[in-house]
Amino acid sequence: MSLRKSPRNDAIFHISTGRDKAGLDVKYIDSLKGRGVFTTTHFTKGEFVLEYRGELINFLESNRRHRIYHNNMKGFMFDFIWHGKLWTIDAARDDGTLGRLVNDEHINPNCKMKRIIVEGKPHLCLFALRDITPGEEVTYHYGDADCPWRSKVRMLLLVAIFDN
Ligand SMILES: C[S@@+](CC[C@H](N)C(=O)[O-])C[C@H]1O[C@@H](n2cnc3c(N)ncnc32)[C@H](O)[C@@H]1O
Repeated sequence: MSLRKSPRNDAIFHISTGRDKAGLDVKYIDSLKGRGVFTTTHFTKGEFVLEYRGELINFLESNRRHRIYHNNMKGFMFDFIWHGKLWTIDAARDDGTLGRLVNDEHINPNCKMKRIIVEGKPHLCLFALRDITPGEEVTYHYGDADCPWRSKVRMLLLVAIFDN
């Protein structure tokens, strides 16, 4: 009988300990993306990778913070619907955890965000969409939000094409 935890139980274990998994590292990428999270070991399709940790706040508090936060800090607020209401995980405060540093990839992400309920509270966790080899950047699709960098990347590619 295998003693390996299921991906869900692995996520619940890391949620409860409040610690990130081994096999992940932070690296500075460039001035556009800033930092990102990279694997140092192999992750298997379906495996739990990371929790997006932060403060769980309701719609009213999220709106208040959206009004007062600098744009850089707003980039760390993850909105989601739970039981028909809008909630936010606010990861603006740097608590040294890795989930808040995972970047957006809307075309070919290697992880997917799922909600895991522990003790009646929602937690946002990333699971591998496919096998991930050591050295790959961990990414997920932030959703259909209007992410300004998506058009910036397209613009830079167009400039590069027309320059050549
Ligand atoms: C949750 S943070 C991710 C960590 C961030 N890269 C950092 O160094 O702190 C989200 C912010 O990262 C940047 N970002 C995320 N994905 C990106 C991408 N694909 N291209 C460029 N910038 C990205 C944007 O500035 C976004 O507001």
